[in-house]
Amino acid sequence: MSDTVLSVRNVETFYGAIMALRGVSIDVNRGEIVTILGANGAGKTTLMKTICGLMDPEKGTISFLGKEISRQEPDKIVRQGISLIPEGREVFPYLTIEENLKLGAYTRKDDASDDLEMVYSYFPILKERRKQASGFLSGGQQQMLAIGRGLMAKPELMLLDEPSLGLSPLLTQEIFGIIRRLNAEQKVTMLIVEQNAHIALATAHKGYVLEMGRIVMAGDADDLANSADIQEFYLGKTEENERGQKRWKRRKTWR
Ligand SMILES: Nc1ncnc2c1ncn2[C@@H]1O[C@H](COP(=O)(O)OP(=O)(O)OP(=O)(O)O)[C@@H](O)[C@H]1O
Repeated sequence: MSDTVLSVRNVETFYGAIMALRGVSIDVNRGEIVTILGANGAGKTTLMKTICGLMDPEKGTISFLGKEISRQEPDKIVRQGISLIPEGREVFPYLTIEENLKLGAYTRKDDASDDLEMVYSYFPILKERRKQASGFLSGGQQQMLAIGRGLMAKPELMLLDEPSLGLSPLLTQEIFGIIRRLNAEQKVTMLIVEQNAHIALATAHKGYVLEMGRIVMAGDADDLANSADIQEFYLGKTEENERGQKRWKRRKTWR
């Protein structure tokens, strides 16, 4: 089987007349964590929605495990092994934690009870509170539940939309630590869109930078983290001239 799990080629997606994705191409290989960095409005969520069929691309192709999936219905795409952890988590607040987790396995015909225990081993707090309504969980715990629910589908690829959104730095570290372990131990391939470039590049193997609907940079996460543009525009580091003054107006070298 090919090592390429997801291949997005020259995808264009519109909201009416607004072109949100302008010829985006990315690849995700088996076992990788790939991150998409980008500011507000860059098109990150649109890319996630286009991959999992919530929006149809106007142009371009999306292949998953070697098969074309663009313009298929979202439930068909989920059944083939893509699991989206949406921005804002979207857990069912009136259902218990365990009910939410079991719902994650609805596409499976096999017994998911081993996976329930696997999820609980990564998130013991969810096991402790499994009979409680999910609406009472904190933001960080809801993120854990959303990831746990995604894992219950036993996906070939997990899409995570801004897992750090609204979380404290400490919780963000904790969640990304678990993401790293899930990738290393459970071999889950992941595509993560993030505004927090620090944590995303420290976690991912490979990254892309999306700006105004275009990929403007791509490379190994370490190389991106060391690039002057990324350091200045995404990691908040500024260069100083010989008089110690910060250079705020350096032009980006991409585009
Ligand atoms: N429902 C919509 N109708 C019209 N335009 C939209 C809609 N949703 C997003 N857009 C526009 O599409 C572009 C990409 O938005 P998108 O939400 O994908 O960005 P993002 O990188 O995910 O940003 P954020 O970090 O704020 O979620 C933006 O210019 C945005 O204004």
